[in-house]
Amino acid sequence: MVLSETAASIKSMEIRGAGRIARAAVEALADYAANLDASDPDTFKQEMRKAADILTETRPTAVSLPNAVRSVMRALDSFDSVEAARDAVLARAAEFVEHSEHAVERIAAIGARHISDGDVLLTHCNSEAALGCILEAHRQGKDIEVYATEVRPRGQGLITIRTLNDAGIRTNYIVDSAVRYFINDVDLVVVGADAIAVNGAVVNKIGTAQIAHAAHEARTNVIVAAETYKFAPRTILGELIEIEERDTAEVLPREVAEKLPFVRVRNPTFDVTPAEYVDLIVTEQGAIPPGLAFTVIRDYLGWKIEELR
Ligand SMILES: O=P(O)(O)OC[C@H]1O[C@H](OP(=O)(O)O)[C@H](O)[C@@H]1O
Repeated sequence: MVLSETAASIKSMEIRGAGRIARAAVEALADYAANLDASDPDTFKQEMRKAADILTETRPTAVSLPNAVRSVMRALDSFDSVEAARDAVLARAAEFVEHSEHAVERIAAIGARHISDGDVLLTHCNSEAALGCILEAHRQGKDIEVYATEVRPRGQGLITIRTLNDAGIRTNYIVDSAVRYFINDVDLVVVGADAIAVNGAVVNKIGTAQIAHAAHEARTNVIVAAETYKFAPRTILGELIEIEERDTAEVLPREVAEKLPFVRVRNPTFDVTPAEYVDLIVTEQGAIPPGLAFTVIRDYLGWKIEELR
């Protein structure tokens, strides 16, 4: 797939999920680098930077995307030949993809330890990291049951219930607004993340904050499964994570909306769950309370404070 096609697929959500878009972007960058004809390293770098910008602008919230692109672009820091720069990008991209896949497996292994035999779980949206934990607990022979939400407006819950069904896991499929109705039947909420701020606040699919609030009220624990590259370095400087608002036609068909001139349809894709509603964040480096988010940014993302300015 050429770079512009990958960018379009990420934008349209044909490729979706914070981890998957990060890997797809990195693969697109590598492919672009492999075929880029440049006369000198500076031109090569400039062209790569333009490509990186096209990819990072596709979806503004999932921090995995700029973090992944940046980790590849850092390979271009100093080179005296185009070939050496190209090789460095290809090597770094392959390394990132391998790291990402391995991270999802590690999270599954660590997250499964927090799921007990007999647990009833609730998940929201379609997160490979969160589902990994659930599938691993089932694989280990734990008897679990899952509530999975529908996830308006894009309906990612359908992907989730297909995966759970294929694994033979007892699953209840519910509309998003039924979460509070069922929350007392749930032992543990397991969700993914698109971004995590330095204060431990979790940005995830719209509706997650309501679920976490209902869980908090019912004293039900909430765990978030997220690779370290979903932590947002710039939040150290107080920068907020931009919340994407997608096309309103995803919520209400345009022909219906057009007849309702006083109605403004809104379609925020993500919301922010405060750290106090999150019990644990499971990363590939281990499980941490949300209050330790800063240590992940400091220890694993390799950002230097001066680069943030
Ligand atoms: O990286 P993994 O764990 O797969 O997914 C993390 C999150 O990414 C998804 O975003 P979208 O569906 O692309 O908007 C969901 O919000 C999901 O919880």
